[in-house]
Amino acid sequence: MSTATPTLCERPVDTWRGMPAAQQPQWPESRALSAATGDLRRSPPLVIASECDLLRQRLAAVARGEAFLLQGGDCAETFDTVTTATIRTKLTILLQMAVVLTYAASMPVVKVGRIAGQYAKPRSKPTETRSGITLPAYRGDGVNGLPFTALARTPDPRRLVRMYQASAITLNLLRALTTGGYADLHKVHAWNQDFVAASPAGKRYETLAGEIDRALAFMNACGVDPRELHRVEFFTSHEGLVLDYEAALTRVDSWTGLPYATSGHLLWIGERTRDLDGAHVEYFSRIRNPIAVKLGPTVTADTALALIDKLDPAREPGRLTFIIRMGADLVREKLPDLVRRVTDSGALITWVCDPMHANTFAAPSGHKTRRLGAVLDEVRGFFEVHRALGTHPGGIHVELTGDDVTECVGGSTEIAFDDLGSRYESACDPRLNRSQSLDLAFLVAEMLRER
Ligand SMILES: O=C[C@H](O)[C@H](O)COP(=O)(O)O
Ligand SMILES: C=C(OP(=O)(O)O)C(=O)O
Ligand SMILES: [Mn+2]
Repeated sequence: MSTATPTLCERPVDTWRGMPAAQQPQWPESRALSAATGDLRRSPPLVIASECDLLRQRLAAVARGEAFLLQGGDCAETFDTVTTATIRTKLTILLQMAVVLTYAASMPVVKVGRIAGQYAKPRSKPTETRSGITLPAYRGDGVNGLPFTALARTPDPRRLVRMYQASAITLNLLRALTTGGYADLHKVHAWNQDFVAASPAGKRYETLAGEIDRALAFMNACGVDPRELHRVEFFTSHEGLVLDYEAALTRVDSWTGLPYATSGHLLWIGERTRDLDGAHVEYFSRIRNPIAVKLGPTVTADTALALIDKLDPAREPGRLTFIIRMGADLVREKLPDLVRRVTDSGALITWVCDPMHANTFAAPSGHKTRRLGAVLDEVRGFFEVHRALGTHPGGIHVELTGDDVTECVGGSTEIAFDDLGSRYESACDPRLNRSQSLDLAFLVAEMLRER
């Protein structure tokens, strides 16, 4: 084996250009786009190939039924919230959920944030109208600004460079926290400190943390090295939506000669951009990262099989994840045929449930919201389908935050419609708050244990 240090050379993967690309920003005519992508092409990668390969191996274990995926974070990260407190709180809730799942199900949990790159949004309408004024829709801080002014809503390619910088800053802190001691399993109580008294979910977590303490003391007495639990593996992911950005950060790994998206470990294709003949599927077919595709209730098994042919022709476990977002009312009806046909084809896919995106509705106040009850019910339906077919319900993909926001209704702290206005902070979709996220983790843990 060569002892040379691997480097990531630059060589764009450009076959997608000229193909129909849905949901792309309408950049104003200027040289700003080529200046921004030029900057990005000259910039160091955010992640390297071997990390992506490791995540692919971890997802292969999920596909084989040996592990569970927890993927979560904001619907849309914002530049203003690249702060120590926000990043640490998002990591903390994911660590707490992972502990609940790992302990209750005795199964390794692969931890992936919707973080350090989740700055671009597909929208159902290209414009937004308020009081008779129509402006371009907000498409994420990587594209335009949230304030409802013509200036903010005009797409600005310089934001792509800020997106890279914000991702780098976030990733830097995540790497420090996950390897430097903050994520040490001996800190299970510390992660919960400011939370216990405030919520039933926090109290339930505290009881479990006590059990973990006793298990750790036992392991210590048996001579297990406590340093083994000092760091956690944590990966990043985002929707690979803006192809100018992703292409500019694509690098060829000099060890393997293969191209990798280096903006995050795992990228996914959204429900609105998974056209088989479209630019996104083409671009994703060329990169070597583990990738995912969102599948909503209109997908057919034929389309799913065609996506597998295009995106995972070698049928490599861990390469392709299907993130199912059918809705609580449709998952039991629509998912079985899909899983059956894919399984019969011989493909070993990682199946993940996104119980958020098909359960969104407008509250009487106009806020976009989701009922925790529907979220839990979709997850339950997802597990039921897999149990009936003998396949593995591989994971959950959730929009959440560690802050005590009021964006989704329900949960053990009972957020009602009237509460939504008090702390609605999402720039796009409603997220589960800390207590609702733990409620979900306890439910999933119970279902995993029942298997
Ligand atoms: O995750 C994001 C949303 O689901 C997507 O942007 C669509 O939202 P919209 O219907 O408000 O445009
Ligand atoms: C837009 C999203 O999801 P979907 O593509 O499933 O609608 C999202 O994950 O924020
Ligand atoms: Mn969303």
